[in-house]
Amino acid sequence: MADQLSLLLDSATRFPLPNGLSFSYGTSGFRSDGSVLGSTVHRAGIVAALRSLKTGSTVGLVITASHNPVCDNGVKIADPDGSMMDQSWEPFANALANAPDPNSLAQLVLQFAKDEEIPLGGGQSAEVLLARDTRPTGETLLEAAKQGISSIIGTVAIDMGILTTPELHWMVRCWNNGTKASESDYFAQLSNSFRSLMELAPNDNLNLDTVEKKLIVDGANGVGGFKLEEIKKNITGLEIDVRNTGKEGEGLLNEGCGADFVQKEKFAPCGFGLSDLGIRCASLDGDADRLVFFRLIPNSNNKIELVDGDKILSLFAIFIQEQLRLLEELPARLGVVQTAYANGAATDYIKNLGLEVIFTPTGVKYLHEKALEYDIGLYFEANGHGTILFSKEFLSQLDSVNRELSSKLPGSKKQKAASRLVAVTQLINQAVGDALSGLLLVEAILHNKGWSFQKWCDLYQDLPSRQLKVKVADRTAIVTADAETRVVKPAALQELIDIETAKYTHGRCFVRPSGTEDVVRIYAEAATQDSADSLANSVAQHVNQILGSDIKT
Ligand SMILES: CC(=O)N[C@H]1[C@@H](OP(=O)(O)O)O[C@H](CO)[C@@H](O)[C@@H]1O
Ligand SMILES: [Mg+2]
Repeated sequence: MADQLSLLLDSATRFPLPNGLSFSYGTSGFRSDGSVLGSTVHRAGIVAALRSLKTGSTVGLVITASHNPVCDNGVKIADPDGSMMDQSWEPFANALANAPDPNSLAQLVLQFAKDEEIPLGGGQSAEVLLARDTRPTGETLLEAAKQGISSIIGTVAIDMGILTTPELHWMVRCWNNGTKASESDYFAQLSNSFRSLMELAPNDNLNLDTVEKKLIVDGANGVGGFKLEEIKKNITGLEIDVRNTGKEGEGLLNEGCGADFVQKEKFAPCGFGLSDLGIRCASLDGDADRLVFFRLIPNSNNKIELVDGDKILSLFAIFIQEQLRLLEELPARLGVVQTAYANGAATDYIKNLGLEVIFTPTGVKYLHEKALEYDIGLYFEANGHGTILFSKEFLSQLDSVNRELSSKLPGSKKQKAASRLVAVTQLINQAVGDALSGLLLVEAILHNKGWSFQKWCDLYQDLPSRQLKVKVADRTAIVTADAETRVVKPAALQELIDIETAKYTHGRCFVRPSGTEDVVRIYAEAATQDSADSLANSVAQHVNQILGSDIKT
């Protein structure tokens, strides 16, 4: 243990906590300006190493700040099944990230290892897969992570290179399942299952004019665009034009582009214009775990018609429900998980499909956890982050039903329905929301259904909504309940929100502290855009008055 202690002390001395800063494992890991994150990432490396020792499996660590500006960076840890690190470890991660000096850091580690019965000292080996996005601070931070990992005896760090966040999660999952886990395996799985699903389209769909073959994708000048360039080499039946790939001269990461910009501003990203009118477009975020679709509105100064995560979720739900209806021998409990940011019209639509809808706080770690409770759990945040999870039992039943139908009733409607479901389970990334796998699934489903983009848009009409953010002195002064739909502290704020909301038809409004930015977010929905804007503005004024701040959009 003495060696372990001196190794920790020595390593921690090289990554001192910056003066006056504190860090918190928020909605999606630690995030801050990339230049101050050395100690945090080093310590996240230690947490990952301990997590691997505790679980006896390989875990992941990815360095990214997703949709945030290029100067930001962040770090998050993936559990052995590829999902986000178990939330019960977040308090330890927070304590470690804020330990004031090497000595207290080492003591925290030793005490935690003792409490959690984690075998230190090298008797057991551990493994952490590492990846980063394209941010300039990524390389130095990756080195910090490696040093954190190697300060726990017996732990090996394996650098998987520049990857999308979902690729790393997928690799961790496959690595532990003993299945092929390289990037080329990931590409092959996506393109093979996409091909299978496209080939299962009813024959009369193959030449429909409504199935527009062209798709333009905004890569947010991040990692997703150039990965998609690779995948598209093995894809037929879809013509993909990737823009904002991050190549020299194409612009800055997430600046005026990317899924977050498109979803929140409802404008086309840079690099898109009049010549793209009428063409189906999609936008990824900087680390390619979010996906939205859109189409430019003629004569509107680059305004767009948006198809967000809610509508992607609806499309997936319809398709899965349709296949299951053909397969009465395959009963499945289907559940849909959303957050308060889901448009009210989307929730009504999904409930009208007869599906169970549950709400969780913001952050995929919460949605994912709930979705695991179903045979088939679909979850999406409105911003386009989500996936479909299939339980082990369902997957094995599907496999046997599919085998039986393939031998007894090949080519039948039932057999095709089972094969479509199998292809969906292979195409969707079951570790975490994945923009690239989601994009291909959307395209294959539209093709199977013979649906135009317009038909998809027309599933339901979104209620007008507005999001604002307000910078306050201390955003943690706001405490929420009921999946963040109500403020419990300061109590006066909720009363004011209720009074404002009651003034509008279909009014709905909530506020919550962001887990990734130092702001309070305001969401408002109402029957008209003017009402949604005015509701959001008046609530922002109240937040401003009660907590002291400036309104930002
Ligand atoms: C309104 C909104 O889009 N919030 C996003 C954003 O979290 P905040 O806690 O709202 O900052 O980033 C998270 C991580 O990407 C994502 O899970 C979440 O949905
Ligand atoms: Mg992201």
